Amino acid sequence: ADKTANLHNARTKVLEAAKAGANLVVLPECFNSPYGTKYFDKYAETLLPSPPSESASPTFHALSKLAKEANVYLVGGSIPERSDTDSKKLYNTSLTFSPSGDLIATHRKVHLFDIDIPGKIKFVESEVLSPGNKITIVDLPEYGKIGIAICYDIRFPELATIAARKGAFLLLYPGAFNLTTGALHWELLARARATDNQVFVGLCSPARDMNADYNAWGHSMVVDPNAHVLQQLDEKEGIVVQELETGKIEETRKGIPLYTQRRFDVYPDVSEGGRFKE
Ligand SMILES: O=C(O)CCC(=O)C(=O)O
Repeated sequence: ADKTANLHNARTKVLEAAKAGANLVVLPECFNSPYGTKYFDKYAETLLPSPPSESASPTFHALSKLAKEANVYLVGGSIPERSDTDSKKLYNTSLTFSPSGDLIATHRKVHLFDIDIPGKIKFVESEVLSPGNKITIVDLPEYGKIGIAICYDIRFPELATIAARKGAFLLLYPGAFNLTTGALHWELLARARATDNQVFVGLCSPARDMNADYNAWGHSMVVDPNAHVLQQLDEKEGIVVQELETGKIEETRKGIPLYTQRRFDVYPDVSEGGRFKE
């Protein structure tokens, strides 16, 4: 619940990851605030105009400084964001910074987490959040393009497919599944999006805190283009450091050549036709 402590912890962990050789570091969904609709308004920060003032968004400044200090690309999980034009409007937003500390991408969660599984879990993000309306593909000049989306977004294969067809080699999802759907679908969805698109997939979750209102699944992981789970944490706090091997995508696509076998004469290519917003 302590934002300052969360930012401090993020700094310690990002520096640790960088020291272990990471060039791109990802934080979990809602890493600076408890995850729950009753918390978002209290923790929300205003990001525009960019850069925002230190008081409007301490998290923006902490992440920007940290990316520079660690000399990494930093996908800053996500944070509750307050609209600059309508203070009642909130988003679940991911900020990505370059190693020089510049903001290079913003993704507002496109698909809000509204589910009701009787006796298990009910969560209605749309009670307080508004959805984003674009797909986020970021070009990292030294490495290539990555797609960034947030948690529930992973259930919608179109988003992943569009990012992959537009050249992303890696799809990153800061996310916080729960003990019900985490056990059922977290790994399955990571491997499914990797299999569909023959790209790397990374999921980053908060660790599980059984004293919190929301118990996250944890199990951050990296999956390769052939859907092998390269590494997976358990539910406790930790860091995954994983090298993504150049050539793995081509090798996978050569073996199972979905790319040349698609039948756009039978069904449309979702990545074409100007039907999506980048
Ligand atoms: O899709 C799920 O089961 C969980 C999604 C979630 O926790 C989220 O979107 O924050």
